[in-house]
Amino acid sequence: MYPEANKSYTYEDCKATADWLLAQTDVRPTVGVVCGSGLGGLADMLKDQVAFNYKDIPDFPQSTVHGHAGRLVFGTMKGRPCVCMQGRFHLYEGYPIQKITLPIRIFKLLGVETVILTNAAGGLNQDFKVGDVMIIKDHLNMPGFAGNNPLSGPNDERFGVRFPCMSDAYDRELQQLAWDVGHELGYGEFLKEGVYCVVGGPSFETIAETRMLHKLGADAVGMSTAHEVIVARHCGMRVFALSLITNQAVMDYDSQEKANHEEVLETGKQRGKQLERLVSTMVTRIEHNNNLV
Ligand SMILES: O=P(O)(O)O[C@@H]1C[C@H](O)[C@@H](CO)O1
Ligand SMILES: Nc1nc2[nH]cnc2c(=O)[nH]1
Repeated sequence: MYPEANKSYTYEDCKATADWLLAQTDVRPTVGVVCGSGLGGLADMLKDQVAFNYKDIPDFPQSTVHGHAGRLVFGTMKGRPCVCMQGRFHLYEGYPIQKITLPIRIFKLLGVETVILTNAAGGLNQDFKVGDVMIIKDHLNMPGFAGNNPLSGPNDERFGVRFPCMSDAYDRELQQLAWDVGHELGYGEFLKEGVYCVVGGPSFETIAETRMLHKLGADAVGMSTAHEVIVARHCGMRVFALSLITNQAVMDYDSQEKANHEEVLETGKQRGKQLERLVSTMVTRIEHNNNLV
């Protein structure tokens, strides 16, 4: 199916990589951030950076997608110790699902308590506009329905239980914090909430597919995030995620619109600074042990 499809990444493998990283930086991150397509500017906000190219980190996958720089950056965001993935991995890159989510387990072993994920997504909700920021309240995991779940295979109880609950995957307090911070910053007009649907990609959706996903209850569609969320929740980290609506998913046979990655990156450029402010302000309100200030 996929290259290395049968390779599992054990607790010991993850620990070896985490220990390798910890030996090279004094930063002890409690917040981990994953930057979506074209949204890597968040990592550049970190002060006193110690950065690693993915190719230099033992066992780490490599970024292959334009808009994903491929660097793991440690540093502080307004005084809070953080680690930031400047570039994530996707199923369509050919990696097994356990490998694309490996960095999340490494986050856990680095001491991360809260994970913040961003992504670029196509809007399905007809009230959404390009440039809206959707606070994710839930997800539909299409590859999961087909049996491609990152927790498939032997379960290691040191990470978490065999059958983790997902009805509380997206932390409600953090969602409220995003609303509060967003309104304080004057972002109320483009702040939305909704359900994110992950598909395998890399082809964008047909019109029949976008219509189906919308009917199923999805507000936005993308190619990432849900797998990372499942792994983060399995090992007990708190999760907040948001989608930047970079394009309107085409739902009408008369439409001349065509989804494309350039538009995705361009919308990221336009909204990037505001997104960085939203996330960095949220980070300043997250205390050690997951308490909110
Ligand atoms: O990493 P994310 O989910 O932000 O990337 C989205 C999905 C595809 O990788 C790409 C399509 O333009 O953007
Ligand atoms: N699947 C999918 N992923 C996206 N990422 C950004 N836009 C889109 C989209 O329209 N569909």
